[in-house]
Amino acid sequence: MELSLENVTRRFGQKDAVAGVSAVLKPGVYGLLGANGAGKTTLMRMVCDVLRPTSGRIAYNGVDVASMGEEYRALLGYLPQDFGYYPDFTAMDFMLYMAALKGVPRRKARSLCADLLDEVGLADHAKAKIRTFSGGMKQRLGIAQAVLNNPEVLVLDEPTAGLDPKERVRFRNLIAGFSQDKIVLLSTHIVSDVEYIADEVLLMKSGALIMRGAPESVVASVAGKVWECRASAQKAARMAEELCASNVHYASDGAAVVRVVSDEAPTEEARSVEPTLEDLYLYTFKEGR
Ligand SMILES: Nc1ncnc2c1ncn2[C@@H]1O[C@H](COP(=O)(O)OP(=O)(O)OP(=O)(O)O)[C@@H](O)[C@H]1O
Repeated sequence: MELSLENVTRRFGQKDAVAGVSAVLKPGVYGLLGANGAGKTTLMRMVCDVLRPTSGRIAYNGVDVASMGEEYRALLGYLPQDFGYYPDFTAMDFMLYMAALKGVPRRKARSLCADLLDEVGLADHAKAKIRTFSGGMKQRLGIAQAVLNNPEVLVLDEPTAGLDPKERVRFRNLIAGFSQDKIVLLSTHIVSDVEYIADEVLLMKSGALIMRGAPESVVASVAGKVWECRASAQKAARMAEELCASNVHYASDGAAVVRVVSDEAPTEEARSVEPTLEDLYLYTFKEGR
């Protein structure tokens, strides 16, 4: 099972939203991380064959997905960013409707939908209208519909947007459970989501894939560049303005402790600390700040 992105480019007007992205994805969870407008949604729409590349191609097991049609859709699960939920449908009606669209045989559909609603923790809400659901419940329903056809490729565009921390954890566990032997590509702005569930991070900037690797190995690229130093409140505010500061907190004695990502030590007393994915993210996107 292999999805290969071969020099994939998508141009809108004069601008390349996605510019020459190449990557081979095997089963695993891939976290696509990037700032607003980096091209994540455009790339995912091409992976799902709802948008065609201007040049380059996306191939599944060596075959261009654009030529696979229904065959590709049958092995694909997609949760788009702006998923329409039909507020007056109940969760079960919605699942049955999606099952029909995906060609699940009627005799199997009801029990399959009930099982999936149970797996995403919505069994007790199967008969409730979607308009009564919280954001997290809708996202769980979105996952349930995306895995109806037991897809080999599962694409989730910002699945954790708008979720509270508890729902986010629940959602992460759900993805981990569904990701066995699947290629899962999910995009997010939330660095910690990727850190917890992704086997690999794909970092996207201005349409290009600029870094790829296991969270710990991409984080290692800023090793020796993350510092903590104590400063007065006034100096801390200045450092936060002028430097790439990833955090400021106040110690019990009232002094500020500033966390800075920089090639050089920001002060003589600064001590080098263990980097995190958030430090790497801030360092990578610092010009845009
Ligand atoms: N249909 C379109 N027509 C014109 N420009 C588009 C279209 N879709 C996307 N773009 C542009 O392409 C660039 C990348 O957009 P995209 O939505 O892929 O980024 P993103 O990383 O998903 O951002 P976000 O996190 O905000 O969703 C943006 O500059 C966007 O304005």
